[in-house]
Amino acid sequence: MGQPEAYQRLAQPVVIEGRSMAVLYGSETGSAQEIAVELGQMAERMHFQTTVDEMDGFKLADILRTSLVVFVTSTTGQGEMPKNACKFWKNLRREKLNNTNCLKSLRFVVFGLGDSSYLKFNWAARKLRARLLQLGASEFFKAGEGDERHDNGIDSIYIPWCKEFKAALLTGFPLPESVDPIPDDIRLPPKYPLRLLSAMDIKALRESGADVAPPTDDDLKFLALKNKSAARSHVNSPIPAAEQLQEDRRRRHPHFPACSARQDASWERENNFPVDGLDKENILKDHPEKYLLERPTAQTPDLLPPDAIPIPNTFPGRLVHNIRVTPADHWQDVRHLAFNLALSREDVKAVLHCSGNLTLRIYPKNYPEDVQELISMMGWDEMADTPIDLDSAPRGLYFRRGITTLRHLLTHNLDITAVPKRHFIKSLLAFTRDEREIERLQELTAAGNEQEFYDYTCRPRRTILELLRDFQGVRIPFDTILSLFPIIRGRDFSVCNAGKDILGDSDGIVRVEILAALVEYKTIIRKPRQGLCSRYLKHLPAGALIWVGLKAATGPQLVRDPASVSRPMIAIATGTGIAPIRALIQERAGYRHPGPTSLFFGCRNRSADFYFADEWREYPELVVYPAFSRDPVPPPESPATASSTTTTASVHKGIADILTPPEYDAGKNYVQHLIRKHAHEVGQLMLNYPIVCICGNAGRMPLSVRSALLDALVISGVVENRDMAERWFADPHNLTLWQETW
Ligand SMILES: Cc1cc2nc3c(=O)[nH]c(=O)nc-3n(C[C@H](O)[C@H](O)[C@H](O)COP(=O)(O)O)c2cc1C
Repeated sequence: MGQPEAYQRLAQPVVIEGRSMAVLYGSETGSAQEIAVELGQMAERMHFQTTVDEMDGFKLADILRTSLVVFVTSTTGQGEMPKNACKFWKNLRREKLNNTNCLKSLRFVVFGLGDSSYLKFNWAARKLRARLLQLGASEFFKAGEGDERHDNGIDSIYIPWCKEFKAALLTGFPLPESVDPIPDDIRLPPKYPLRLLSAMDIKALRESGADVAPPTDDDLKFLALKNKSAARSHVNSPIPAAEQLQEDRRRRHPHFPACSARQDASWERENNFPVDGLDKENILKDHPEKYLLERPTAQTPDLLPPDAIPIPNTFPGRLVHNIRVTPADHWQDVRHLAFNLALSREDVKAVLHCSGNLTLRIYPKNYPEDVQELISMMGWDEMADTPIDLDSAPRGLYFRRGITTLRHLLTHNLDITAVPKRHFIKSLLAFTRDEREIERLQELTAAGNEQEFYDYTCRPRRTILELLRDFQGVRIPFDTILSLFPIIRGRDFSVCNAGKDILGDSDGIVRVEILAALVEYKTIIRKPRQGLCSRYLKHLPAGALIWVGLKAATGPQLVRDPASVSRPMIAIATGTGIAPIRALIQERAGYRHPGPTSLFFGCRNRSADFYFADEWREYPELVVYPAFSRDPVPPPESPATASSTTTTASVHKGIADILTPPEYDAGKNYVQHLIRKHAHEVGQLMLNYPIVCICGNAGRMPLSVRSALLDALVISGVVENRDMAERWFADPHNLTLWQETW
């Protein structure tokens, strides 16, 4: 372990000609990016001139100018590259590169992040590695494959892999004799230092007129929409909670049966009801009565800051409604939110083109009270509201020169409630002089103490803010924050409406809806937790204006091709996984002859989370099989049917004898049971080149569903046995599979 005084010292990496490393990541939710940042810091300590960036930020030609390129990528969708690596990947796959050996001067390393519950485990990393080798590049060090399913998550593989990789770097890229690696206990200079602007600087900037961020087109669009709806904007003039409830009620969608449950509950009861979301990792949600929380998070935080920082490629959106669709006494708070987006005519066209397959990106913010707490704890009060400047900004940071302050950054850009990563905790060593704190920080980050680190950070989902409360002696210099705190990521939600439903009341307005399950749970340290975005959405009032992104989802284009509309669809959804399925059903219904659709929908209770129940009967081509896992299971003679449900064939007698479901499924009522039960209907659709969609929780569900679909192929006589079913199912000529699980 290092000496406490060493942490105060700062060392600049030595510039050594021809010693450079690019760490390029592909990341959907930030985990690969975090690992890339950590590897980048390790490389800097070994005096590599280091760049850390997303793959799409880098050109193919540039990678050839770098001594070593480390690719860190997660896998998303069904074995796909993350969005911020797709352009790079597309370039790399160009046919004209085949047999050119064009990457023969490239030395590379790949680290993949994946989840072994997916069929295509770590495929993005594997595909990338295979293609690089095919184009003549040479692998400097063996690839690593992290697995979320492992006891300590990705770290279980990453930490030992990284240690070996570091040793290989020292051997493969030896340092000159006079230069030593910078030890872990000596500080590196901040990569993105901040400067405070003096009053004179600001005046000069304003006078020059150039750099004080004049309003952009986006600003103007936002302001136009803001003015248009000024009378309704609750952001600048918040309405009282009771009035807000009335407004919610008026706007309430008639198609939500669960809403009536809420309507019955009084406002007081709803507000005072304890937050009873539970810790996923400990499966507490199966025993809610044991783990009800006290109610510390029930108080509503201050309203969100009204000023927004425009983010490239986003649209101004006004929240039309934010309705809780699960009853107040249900363990989970699920929201149905609708936004009106102001778009240009071209953008509306593009949106309609992808209708049925869209995702909405929401950028959450921190609450002013949390930001102020951090500012006070760190002693930043004096400079918090002074405009700042930077020479370069990390990717994803939205900054306006001459206007942005430290408080802005902490509110809009930096995730102060993320679970702290190892490199964050290590960096704190330099910012405290308290020996007990130094010892504890060393303990947490020492090699071999991964379990302790995991128990302190990930297991209780401790936030950065909470960590800093535990380490009262820490004072982070304000100019280092961009190198230290993670940047707030936008969160993607499947748009759950489509077709004509998406066109707003007036020109240029598109109305998109999402179904968001708020992440609220209690962890093993019995502290209630809310995800940053969940907290943001929970308190976002109708009328709020925010910037949102709208994109085509990654899955195959299931409806754009009219030929696909007439194909049958077998849709399997659990929980809020129904959102993209609803959009697909709505979109298909807009065509003249949509194919038959069977929807297997896994919910807990008919009265709590059977979302959109009353809507389904509007679609004559749709048959719904709801699987209520917590309602009494109906006897075998009378299969579970929704009021809208019809069955087209009798249930095959004795299915259970032919194929016994796995033990863990026994006695339950899940979607996989209904698939087996209705194997003949499924088989009928399977014979007609269906689209098969699986949406909802990751983990066991997709595998169990796939197994049930294979059984259905056998039971219905489409194929003779499971081996044949496996082959049949894998053949894209027989069906199109689309899985979106998280
Ligand atoms: C929608 C979704 C699809 C995924 N698909 C796969 C997959 O096909 N194969 C795999 O190994 N992991 C898959 N994963 C797991 C992620 O790769 C894994 O959670 C990773 O740590 C995420 O890293 P990121 O935050 O950098 O994107 C998927 C995760 C999600 C949420």
